[in-house]
Amino acid sequence: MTHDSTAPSRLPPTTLNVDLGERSYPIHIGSAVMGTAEWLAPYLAGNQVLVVTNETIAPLYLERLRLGLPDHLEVRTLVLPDGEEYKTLEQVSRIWDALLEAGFNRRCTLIALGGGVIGDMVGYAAASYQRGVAFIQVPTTLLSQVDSSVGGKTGVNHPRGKNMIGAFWQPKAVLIDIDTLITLPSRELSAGLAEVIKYGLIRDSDFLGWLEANMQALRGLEPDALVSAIERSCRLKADIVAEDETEQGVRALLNLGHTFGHAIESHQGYGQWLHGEAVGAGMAMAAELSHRLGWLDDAQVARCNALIASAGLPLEAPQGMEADDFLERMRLDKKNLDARLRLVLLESLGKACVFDATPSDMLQALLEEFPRR
Ligand SMILES: NC(=O)c1ccc[n+]([C@@H]2O[C@H](COP(=O)([O-])OP(=O)(O)OC[C@H]3O[C@@H](n4cnc5c(N)ncnc54)[C@H](O)[C@@H]3O)[C@@H](O)[C@H]2O)c1
Ligand SMILES: O=C(O)C(=O)C[C@@H](O)[C@H](O)[C@H](O)COP(=O)(O)O
Ligand SMILES: [Zn+2]
Repeated sequence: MTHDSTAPSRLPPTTLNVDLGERSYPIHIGSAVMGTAEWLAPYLAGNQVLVVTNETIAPLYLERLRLGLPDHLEVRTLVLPDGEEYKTLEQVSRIWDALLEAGFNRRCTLIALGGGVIGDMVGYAAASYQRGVAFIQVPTTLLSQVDSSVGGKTGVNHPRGKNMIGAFWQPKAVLIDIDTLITLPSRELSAGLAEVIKYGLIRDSDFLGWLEANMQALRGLEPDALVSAIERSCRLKADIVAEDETEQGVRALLNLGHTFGHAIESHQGYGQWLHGEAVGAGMAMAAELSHRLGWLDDAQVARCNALIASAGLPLEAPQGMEADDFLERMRLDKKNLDARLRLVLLESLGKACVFDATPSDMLQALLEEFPRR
């Protein structure tokens, strides 16, 4: 990954690059970038554009986005219902329908305007429409700005498991406008902070220290803190994706907390626990298991938990979710090899590894004993 901006401030936007050979793409990060043509137009494949968003985001940002699309384009919009429970093939099918009704061809471009739910579905629709068309990510939640818009994991949920249907399909560009975070509910901001903390825990102990010092600034939406956290997160993710695009190795580390977290999300019913909340609790569970293995000491677990809690995230699993409920769902996790259950754990704060947790009395005990709320 290269960093091509020398600008110390938000203007002009900072640009990072995801280095993937001929599928490389830029991540533009800044303030007031959404409504200007220079940040969108270069990445359009042709004249046909479908903007997909949801009913919450449309009234807030659709018009602003359209200002960045030149007049000569044929622009259609599709507004989907809002919620994780709508991250389904049925909604992706509505995107395919809209493309076909408009008569769009292989040179069309899809624009995902929204959080990770919209981004994942639009990416999958783009991956599969006429065997693959261009798409651009315009993420509007912190979570989607630091994680889901980058790296090309696209797809939908299945009632039995998160993101079980999908494809790797990279966007042509990612356009991050931090101004959108002003309207984001604080619970959603906290959910995004879970993925930010994740990067520090898996790969960057300096960043962990920075997060401890700046958590209140981030929760207070201070622009400089936000830009720093988004840039650092995107840089860490872009490096990992460039190294291992399809998760044959190191990319699995981005799943810290997710084996537990995905189990919580699907068990509780999609949308009950936000993805970031489930990942927050899942990272606390991973830290506790790492402690039981003798890898983290008491002080390190306390530090990890304090950071998760300071972001406004839970440190407990859901009340009524039993060990067997976890195991039933964790057995379907995509990282597993044959019947072997693989978890991302922490060797230290800032260094993660993939651990073969089968068979494990220790895992069973953790799932039984971990606090519930
Ligand atoms: N593809 C990946 O690599 C990847 C990475 C992480 C998470 N994900 C997926 O992303 C999803 C979670 O994404 P999310 O946290 O962005 O949730 P989300 O897309 O559901 O958005 C959260 C809520 O915020 C609203 N919203 C979005 N932008 C807003 C704004 N600027 N102002 C006000 N409201 C706004 C949305 O309408 C929604 O109600 C999950 O499905 C998760 O599995 C994917
Ligand atoms: O990009 C990745 O790789 C990640 O694992 C990022 C995660 O934060 C994200 O939630 C992803 O969707 C999880 O992927 P999955 O393959 O475990 O479904
Ligand atoms: Zn995630």
